[in-house]
Amino acid sequence: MTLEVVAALLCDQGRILLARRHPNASQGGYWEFPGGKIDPGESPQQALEREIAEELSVSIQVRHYLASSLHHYGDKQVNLHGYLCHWQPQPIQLTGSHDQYQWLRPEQIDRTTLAPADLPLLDALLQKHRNASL
Ligand SMILES: Nc1nc2c([nH]c(=O)n2[C@H]2C[C@H](O)[C@@H](COP(=O)(O)OP(=O)(O)OP(=O)(O)O)O2)c(=O)[nH]1
Repeated sequence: MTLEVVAALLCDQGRILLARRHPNASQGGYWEFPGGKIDPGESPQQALEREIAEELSVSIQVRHYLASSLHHYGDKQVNLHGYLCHWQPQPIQLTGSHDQYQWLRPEQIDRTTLAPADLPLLDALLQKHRNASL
């Protein structure tokens, strides 16, 4: 089984939003770029706007595709698609999928507690930042 999943790399003043998956969820306890599964008939952008509204109670604008990552978790395979997103700062309210969130500069993100499927997305982001500062 392959799940098609979208993730938001939500940027605000050089920092990226990370959310920690609820302990009872699959991959519970890992930090991730929030998002979720694409429903039938949805575009990746629609799925991302819906998931972020459901999970964090905020509205975002999906900007650019960043990268994808295909990862095997044993019981399933996740095809994770990362998009750079913007927002107008709004209060975040976690609705149950996550138990914490934090804003970090990309180089501060702890690779050991990040969901393994997200590592290629983090690397693409770090590469983009390095190129931008050349
Ligand atoms: N939303 C999101 N999910 C991720 C990321 N990295 C990663 O491995 N995943 C995995 C966790 C889940 O197995 C799946 C996304 O499903 P979901 O967020 O809708 O969560 P879920 O609990 O309903 O998923 P599941 O138990 O049915 O697999 O992708 C990420 O950065 N964002």
